[in-house]
Amino acid sequence: MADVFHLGLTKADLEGATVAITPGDPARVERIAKLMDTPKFLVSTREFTSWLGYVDGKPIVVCSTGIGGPSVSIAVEELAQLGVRTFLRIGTTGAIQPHINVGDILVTTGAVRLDGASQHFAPLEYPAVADFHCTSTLYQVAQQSGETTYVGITASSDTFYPGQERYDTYSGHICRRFSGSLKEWQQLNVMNFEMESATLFTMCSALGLKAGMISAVIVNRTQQEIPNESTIKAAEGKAVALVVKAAGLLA
Ligand SMILES: O=P(O)(O)O[C@H]1O[C@H](CO)[C@@H](O)[C@H]1O
Ligand SMILES: O=c1cc[nH]c(=O)[nH]1
Repeated sequence: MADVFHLGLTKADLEGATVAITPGDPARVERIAKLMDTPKFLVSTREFTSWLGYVDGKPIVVCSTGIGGPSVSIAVEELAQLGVRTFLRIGTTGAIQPHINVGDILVTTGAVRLDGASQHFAPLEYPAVADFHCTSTLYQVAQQSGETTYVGITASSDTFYPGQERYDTYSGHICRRFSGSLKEWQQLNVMNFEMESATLFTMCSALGLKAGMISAVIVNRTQQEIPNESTIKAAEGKAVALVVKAAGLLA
């Protein structure tokens, strides 16, 4: 019987892992785990797919969070109940600065809280910041890999379409709150959009847990809206390899 409500995991399944790699996409979990030693499938339920692997003899759990803050908050809470203290998110992302290219790597230091779930952990005045040690480790492995890497702020939105000011939609309508927001984030030196870091960082800081995020740029919003499959796979592959290295160093 599982020890937690949603993930279908027991404490024993984690074999003492204190570090988790948390991609959004369940399909990314096996790809990550297979870069580690003795990868083992644990369980798949709803958006949460979990595998366990070892790096330098240290257990690392890989668990997908699904899309958005609410499901991240469930995954983090339940993994923490099972003994995890450090969370490394590896995501795909849309760059909004013209100089950031598809295939580049981003390490996020802090998130603009365009989500709702983070407010269930701390008021809006509270910053959504990554853990310094996680961030510096992610940056170090990215730098050493030779990949073009940027470090900075991410806008983290509950919605993929209006919250990221996309007009290629069914209605083409954006409410006033988000109309012009992409340009404003650009001017404020925000690097990119994604959908989980605001909840992840706020909740982890508030609960005394550690979190970091690395992402792979799959689209540049100043140039295009729809990425192609091979671009996604290639960009994702780079970030996946980097997060496994960082997890090994942090475990
Ligand atoms: O690739 P993942 O980790 O899912 O991350 C990004 O991709 C999803 C949207 O397509 C959102 O979850 C966003 O944060
Ligand atoms: O533009 C993008 C690409 C991936 N994920 C997002 O949330 N936004």
